[in-house]
Amino acid sequence: MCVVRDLVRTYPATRGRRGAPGSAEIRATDGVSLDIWRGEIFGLLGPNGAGKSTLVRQLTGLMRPDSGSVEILGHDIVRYPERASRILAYLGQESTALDELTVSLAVETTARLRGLGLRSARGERDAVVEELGLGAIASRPLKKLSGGQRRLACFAAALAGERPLLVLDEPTTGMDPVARRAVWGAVDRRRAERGATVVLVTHNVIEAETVLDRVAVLDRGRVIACDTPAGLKEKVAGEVRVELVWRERAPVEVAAVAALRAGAVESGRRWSLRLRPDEARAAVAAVTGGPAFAALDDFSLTTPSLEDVYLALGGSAKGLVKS
Ligand SMILES: Nc1ncnc2c1ncn2[C@@H]1O[C@H](COP(=O)(O)OP(=O)(O)OP(=O)(O)O)[C@@H](O)[C@H]1O
Repeated sequence: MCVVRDLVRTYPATRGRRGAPGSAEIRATDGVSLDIWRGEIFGLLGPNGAGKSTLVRQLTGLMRPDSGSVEILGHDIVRYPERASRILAYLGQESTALDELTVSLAVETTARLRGLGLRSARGERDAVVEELGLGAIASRPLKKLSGGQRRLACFAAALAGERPLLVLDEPTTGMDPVARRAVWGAVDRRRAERGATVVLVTHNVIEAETVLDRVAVLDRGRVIACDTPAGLKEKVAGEVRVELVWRERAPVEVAAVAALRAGAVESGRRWSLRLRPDEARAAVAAVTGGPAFAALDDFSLTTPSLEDVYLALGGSAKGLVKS
């Protein structure tokens, strides 16, 4: 469906003005190669700044790579970027183009722009509004909706006029659980009933694990792994994740706690550790049995997630969101 080879895109350095510091050049995609298969839900997972949006903008013909190739359904998208809009629907992170329109009109207009006649566009509009539960807000302009409602309306517009490839950049940002379920239900139906292929950008590991068929893990512009979520988790199958939450501060004067600190990823009062099962048992015994216990607010032991895979691959995991 989509063949990507050696994509490189560097944002140039900027010179500082009036005493403000300039910025160094950034290689946002650094030799990315991927094969996305027809009918799969393929994810791009990585923390903020990993290069996910830059990559999808090159896939969708909106940004020209410095070098490398993108072929979608046999079309050379680097050479003929205008062909992308006939093959794929893209939901970017920021979409303000439809802001002045009502939800209904946004969906109908998108369907018309994608070549549907008036009658089919209206049929499609009604079906998508119903499918996503947007009936109650269908006649309101997008700019007057809440962030989550607006996002769902933009997603509805992306579905209009059926494209074989859907490229969705963080589609569920700001949505409540009901809206999220509506999105994943709709994505799944497009795939199951119409054989659509979906490329999904996310930094939410739970969503990634439940929705994706395969996932490419990005870090600093490079693909550091690409497999099914289960296949990736095999890499850390022998490990357990231990989360410790301290009441105020970690009692590092306790030797057992000081020893754990070396392997912990700290985030405020929360420590996160990846340990072998026997080490995890010893760690829990040490913090619940001795003088450290009074300082402990909460702890948990869980099986590894994609976040652990990301860490094990050498990623800097702080940007991966868990829920
Ligand atoms: N227009 C731009 N000019 C200069 N640098 C940019 C530009 N857009 C992005 N970058 C830089 O390129 C890198 C990749 O950014 P990108 O937006 O592709 O990451 P991302 O993985 O989509 O992040 P997020 O999860 O925050 O959306 C970052 O270091 C970012 O600061």
